[in-house]
Amino acid sequence: MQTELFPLDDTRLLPDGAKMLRAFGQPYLADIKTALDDVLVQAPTRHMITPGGHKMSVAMTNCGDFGWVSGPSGYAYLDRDPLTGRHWPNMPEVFMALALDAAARAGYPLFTPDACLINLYVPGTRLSLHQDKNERDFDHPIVSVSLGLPATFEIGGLKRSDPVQLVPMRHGDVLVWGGPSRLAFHGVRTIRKGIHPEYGAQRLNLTFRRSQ
Ligand SMILES: O=C(O)CCC(=O)C(=O)O
Ligand SMILES: [Fe+2]
Repeated sequence: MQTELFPLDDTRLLPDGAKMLRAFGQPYLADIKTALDDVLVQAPTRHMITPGGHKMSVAMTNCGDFGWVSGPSGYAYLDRDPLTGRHWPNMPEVFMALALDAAARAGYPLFTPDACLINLYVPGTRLSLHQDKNERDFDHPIVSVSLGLPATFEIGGLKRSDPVQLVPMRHGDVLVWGGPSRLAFHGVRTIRKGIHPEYGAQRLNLTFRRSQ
């Protein structure tokens, strides 16, 4: 028998303001896949360059009014895709519906996202510990939807050196962090090999943000 071993799966221990909504995305998943395929044709994922000059192992793109980008001169939210010169693809209705539904369930009924960052992970890739702090108004939470291969998400405190909690994230899970946890350091541990029935050897993550 194969078991997935996660050191900590008690999401009641998440920091104040953070909430795990297990399988909350389930009713939306079929429509999300269709809409996501279309977004990825219009704005393909790409490996952005960090301000330090390194190529990120996670491939990224965006949809919505604004998109998060990283380059040699820093991080920014832009209303156009630098790769194509066109506006980012519209945020699909089903994306918005899930984001609003999840935010409300987690206690953030006023959330109005204007950006959705799409991260593509293949086995062997990870996202190191960071804060999401390029947004203007930290009163809005981050709503994060996991698709495809499972991952171990790590979330700590407001200091990089604070201890982290390991949170398994599976296809359809939604994690929301806001309020006192809005600037918590977080990251994604190295994705393990596997094949997901719908997404193959990939994990996709959608983070909904209010950027402006
Ligand atoms: O992939 C994830 O679960 C988190 C993504 C994330 O933290 C980010 O893109 O800023
Ligand atoms: Fe993040």
